[in-house]
Amino acid sequence: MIELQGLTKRYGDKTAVDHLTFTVRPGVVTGFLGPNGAGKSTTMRMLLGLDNPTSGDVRIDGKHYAQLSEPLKYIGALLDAKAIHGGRTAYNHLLCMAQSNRIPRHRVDEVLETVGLSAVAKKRSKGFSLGMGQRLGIAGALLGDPEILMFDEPVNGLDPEGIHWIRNLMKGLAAQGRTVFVSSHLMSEMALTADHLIVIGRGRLMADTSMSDFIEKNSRSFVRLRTPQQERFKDVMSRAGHTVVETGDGAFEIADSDAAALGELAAQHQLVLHELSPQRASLEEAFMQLTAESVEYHAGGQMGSAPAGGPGAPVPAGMGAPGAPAAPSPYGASPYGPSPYTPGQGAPQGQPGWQGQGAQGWPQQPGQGGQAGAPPAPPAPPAGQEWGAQWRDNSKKKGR
Ligand SMILES: Nc1ncnc2c1ncn2[C@@H]1O[C@H](COP(=O)(O)OP(=O)(O)OP(=O)(O)O)[C@@H](O)[C@H]1O
Repeated sequence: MIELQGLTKRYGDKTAVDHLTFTVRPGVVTGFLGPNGAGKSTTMRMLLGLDNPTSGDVRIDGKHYAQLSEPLKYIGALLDAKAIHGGRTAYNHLLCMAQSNRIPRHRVDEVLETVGLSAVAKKRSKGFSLGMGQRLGIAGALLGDPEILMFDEPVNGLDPEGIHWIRNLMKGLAAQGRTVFVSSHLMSEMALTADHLIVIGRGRLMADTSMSDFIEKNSRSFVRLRTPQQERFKDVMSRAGHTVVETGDGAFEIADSDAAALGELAAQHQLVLHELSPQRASLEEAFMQLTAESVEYHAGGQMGSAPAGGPGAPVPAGMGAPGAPAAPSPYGASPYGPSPYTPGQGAPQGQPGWQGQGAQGWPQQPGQGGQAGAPPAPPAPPAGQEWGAQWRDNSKKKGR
């Protein structure tokens, strides 16, 4: 169990972590989310004694990290996969770690096998790909067979097979009753992996809740409908007290309604429906809804002002349609404010703004991190590259 009590970290006049109080419990995967610069890495570093809190307290199974005599047996962590001695072989790197914590040598072979690096165990890690380095970092976290595991962006650089593997690994570790605390910007991945979420923004706690509650509380549900009899449909639904919003792609949305009831109402009025689908927003959307106010680092472009990702990009609900929405949305001009995302869909490609950085379906760059100052307005990235990657600063990440 990891317990934080009023944990605070200030760097000069910058408050990176602001009175954080929460508990990470065993038996579930707890996701740690927050926009760039929210304070996730700083929190994790304090947990491992790599940074001292300005005030407050953080304990691992009731003890401070410094009080753990052989810490790798209590907590295994992956903070920065690149923070290793490149001249050492994978085997020797792990052996050094093992010897420093009186972990038997056979564990080195076991964890190399677990992460799939046995064949390159005698190779120097400086020649490793990003994904191999990540696997080596994960091997180090597993070495002491600890009850608590903490991973900062563990899927960075992993291929789809590797992502699938780490997902199952984390779930398996939690199922064994261990405490698993993981940060990631990949919302789609987090949605598949985490059971519980801790969300922070500008160093402060914003949510400490189950995944399902988080999505339910921070997003809306609605029914999407499509009909060839549009005018009569709007008339019938409005008379029945429903607020109909045109999506811009020929469909309609009705919020907080039951799909079956809407279908029956349509049938009573002999309306033909080509689509009737209940929708629930994604984790990504719920996250953006909650943290919109606390996003610290914006790209130069205005959210929503850029083209929505080129051909094939989803058309945002209530936006882009010739003709205004049939009714005002509770979220403003679009049901999702300035976010150009269609409910339930991933981030459109080519979208500037932090929200796009590492969002669903976007590859993360190595060692990505927050930045100490406001970024310059970024130039357009080459096709296929991630927006924002070019101005990230990893210098503050110390790793282990
Ligand atoms: N050593 C440091 N000196 C000064 N400021 C720092 C230092 N480390 C972090 N910060 C600042 O503290 C804030 C929190 O940074 P942190 O890296 O913890 O955020 P994060 O949530 O991990 O971000 P990201 O998702 O981008 O990795 C940022 O504003 C960052 O610039």
